Amino acid sequence: MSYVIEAKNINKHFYDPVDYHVLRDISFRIKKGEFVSIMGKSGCGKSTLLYILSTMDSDYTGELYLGGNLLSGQDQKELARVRNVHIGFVFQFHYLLPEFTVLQNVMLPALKLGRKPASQVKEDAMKKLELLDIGDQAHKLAHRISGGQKQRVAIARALINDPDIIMGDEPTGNLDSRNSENVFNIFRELCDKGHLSLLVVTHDIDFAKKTDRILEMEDGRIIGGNDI
Ligand SMILES: Nc1ncnc2c1ncn2[C@@H]1O[C@H](COP(=O)(O)OP(=O)(O)OP(=O)(O)O)[C@@H](O)[C@H]1O
Repeated sequence: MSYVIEAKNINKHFYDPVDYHVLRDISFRIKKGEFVSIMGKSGCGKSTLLYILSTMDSDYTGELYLGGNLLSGQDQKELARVRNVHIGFVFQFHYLLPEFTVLQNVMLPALKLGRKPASQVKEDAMKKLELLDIGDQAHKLAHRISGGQKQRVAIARALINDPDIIMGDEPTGNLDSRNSENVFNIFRELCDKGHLSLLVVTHDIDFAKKTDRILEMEDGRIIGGNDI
């Protein structure tokens, strides 16, 4: 069985101002093509875990594998490379650059990676926008489109480097129920079509119930939905 993510005994402390053991022996795996949500009360450690899984925080103990490769202990340069090549991000707030066009926003992570010429990146970005049904918005400035469209652009941007997994922190937190369902359907389709995996932190139970599995967290531990 190939796993996109494998976490083994992840522990994390904050020392601010006293020792706070925020993540406690977190172990779980995510299969290729799986769509997993993480739920739990505010403050239980979901975002802290997502920061670690997304390689943005390397200050923890335990082992983290992405596609079978051990990430724990790697230097920041290698972690940045892994992040750019293998992981796409979608947040509650889309963080699009408002004075750039939709197309330019989607192109940016690929231009930053520098693997393809700009003309190829432009073509790829257009394809992602069309996949998300917003090709007709490509040349608009990012601040001139609706909230639901912005989130689709953010998803197109997350897909531009063809990642193995998309990680979302409340990706539908700012959307109404119709747009939220749209985003769910897009994620579902991406998982079903292309071996992409999804890991989404959400407070939206209706959204989570439709994912393949809910990892339930409480006080820094996984208390439900684990398959190990
Ligand atoms: N930099 C930090 N220093 C000290 N404590 C922190 C820090 N960041 C988070 N915490 C604490 O760690 C705990 C977990 O925070 P985290 O943001 O991971 O929770 P969460 O489950 O994502 O919450 P929410 O659903 O409200 O976003 C909280 O008690 C928080 O106050």
